[in-house]
Amino acid sequence: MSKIMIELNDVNKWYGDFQVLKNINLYVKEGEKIVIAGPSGSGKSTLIRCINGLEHHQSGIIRVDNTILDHNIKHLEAIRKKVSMVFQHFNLFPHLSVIENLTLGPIWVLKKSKKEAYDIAMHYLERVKIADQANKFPGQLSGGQQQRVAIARSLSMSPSVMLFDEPTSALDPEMVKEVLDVMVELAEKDKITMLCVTHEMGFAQRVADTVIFMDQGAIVEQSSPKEFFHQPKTERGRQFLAQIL
Ligand SMILES: Nc1ncnc2c1ncn2[C@@H]1O[C@H](COP(=O)(O)OP(=O)(O)OP(=O)(O)O)[C@@H](O)[C@H]1O
Repeated sequence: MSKIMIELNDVNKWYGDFQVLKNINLYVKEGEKIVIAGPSGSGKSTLIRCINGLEHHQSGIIRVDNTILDHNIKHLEAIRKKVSMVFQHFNLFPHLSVIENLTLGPIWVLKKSKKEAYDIAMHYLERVKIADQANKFPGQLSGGQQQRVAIARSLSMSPSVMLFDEPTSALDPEMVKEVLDVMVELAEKDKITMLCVTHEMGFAQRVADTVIFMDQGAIVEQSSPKEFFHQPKTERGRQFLAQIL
């Protein structure tokens, strides 16, 4: 039986008086690929940002690979070593070259030598088919290329879990496919646990083991893609699909 990699028990979060996450219960198995869907403002980004401590939940328990995410900085560091995130707007360092963006984490966080970090970086740049751009700066690349660099940078940290926060939403339409192709390959070949917030329902249908549908801060459906896309259990799920498909 696969182990549970991420566990959320009765997680709640408020921004002032506004409750953004409501009694979230979620168990993610090692290697599971989850797509989180839902209307704008339903709390999808907040949910995944809570999993690596970028946002703080106020009640409930979050565990990643059995480490509790709490105020203990050692716990947070242990979780951050296992969980990497790909953002909508890439978040690359603009003043560093592509290769320097990738070697930074392995050198400073994983304590690799410069040579080891370089080899790791080139390996993942080759994997996302962008090794020929290693010495350029992010601003010299297209959005799709920058996002592939960001994915390679995440992979260079050898994560157990990858979180994707709308990785294609900031891209011009013709660049969406090149990033999705990399993500599909990752999802199909790697054992990494993946949680993706995305509006790309074709991606969800192709690679997700589980689709989570959020509405107004709550998980209202959790099903296989087949169930969710063909027989959504809730009226809100049906309305959402009618709007986007
Ligand atoms: N820092 C913040 N302070 C106050 N409210 C916030 C903050 N961040 C998000 N919110 C609110 O919380 C709600 C959920 O936001 P979140 O970004 O998690 O939703 P989402 O489902 O990812 O939306 P989208 O698909 O539009 O990105 C929204 O109503 C948003 O306005």
